[in-house]
Amino acid sequence: MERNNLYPIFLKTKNLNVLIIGGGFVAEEKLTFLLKSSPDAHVTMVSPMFREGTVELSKKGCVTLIADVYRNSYLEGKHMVIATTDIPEINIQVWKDCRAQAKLVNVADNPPYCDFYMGGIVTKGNVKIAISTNGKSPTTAKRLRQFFENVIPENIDDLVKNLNEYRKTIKGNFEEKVEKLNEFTKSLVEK
Ligand SMILES: C[C@@]1(CC(=O)O)c2cc3[nH]c(cc4nc(cc5[nH]c(cc(n2)[C@H]1CCC(=O)O)[C@@](C)(CC(=O)O)[C@@H]5CCC(=O)O)C(CC(=O)O)=C4CCC(=O)O)c(CCC(=O)O)c3CC(=O)O
Ligand SMILES: NC(=O)C1=CN([C@@H]2O[C@H](COP(=O)(O)OP(=O)(O)OC[C@H]3O[C@@H](n4cnc5c(N)ncnc54)[C@H](O)[C@@H]3O)[C@@H](O)[C@H]2O)C=CC1
Repeated sequence: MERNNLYPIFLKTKNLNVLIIGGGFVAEEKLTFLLKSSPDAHVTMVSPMFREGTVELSKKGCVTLIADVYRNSYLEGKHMVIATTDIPEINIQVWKDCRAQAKLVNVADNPPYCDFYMGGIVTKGNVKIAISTNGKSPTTAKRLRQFFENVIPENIDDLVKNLNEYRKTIKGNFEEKVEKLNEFTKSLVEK
């Protein structure tokens, strides 16, 4: 069976500068899901044209819109770049420029030109689950996201908060703490 070897990490996008190149449908989709998961993300968008929905979204978040065509200089200070223009040559140029500067890049319409994929994301309070199909079926990632949004109870965050409080009260060395926390939560995974 094929296997997904991608390594998920949970980025503090508040501390990072994300650049989205393009202002069309795909740019808006990527921005929407980025802000849904990380409303405090720092985002810059560069495109000669932006959709109205993008302009509205940008007002709610920390999003700077620049009306211009892509130039290499816009990469300066950016940690992650998402290329979504409808001109394949521009997207490939962005990929090359990012590679040359060791920046993480995602060419949305072109999986081989992605260092990372955006995922389906479920957020319930402090709990977050990210889903990837290895780039094979974004629709499946979306459906799984919807499934988990429905089945994971809203009060999962209470469990996390209570355990965080309990964790602070446990005395003893590291091993003893781990044992107590494991004992306390055993019933969660027992059939
Ligand atoms: C590889 C990847 C790269 C990247 O973009 O990061 C990628 C690539 C492509 N997407 C395409 C199409 C669609 N994308 C969606 C939706 C989402 N796409 C997302 C991620 C990813 N999309 C990455 C892989 C993720 C993984 O590993 O599973 C999600 C999860 C996250 C997000 O966008 O933030 C978000 C759902 C969010 C949610 O709902 O929670 C839908 C569904 C819909 O809109 O209903 C469709 C239409 C139906 C279809 O085609 O499946 C096409 C074809 C373009 C064409 O045909 O022209 C390509 C290019 C290709 O595959 O070659
Ligand atoms: N990964 C994904 O989820 C999907 C990817 N795609 C692909 O993504 C690409 C873009 O699709 P759409 O957003 O629907 O196109 P679109 O036509 O709505 O948007 C393209 C945007 O790129 C901008 N642009 C053009 N030249 C530019 C330049 N030199 N510098 C900066 N911005 C520039 C345009 O002004 C426009 O805002 C297509 O190639 C499509 O095949 C399409 C659907 C899903």
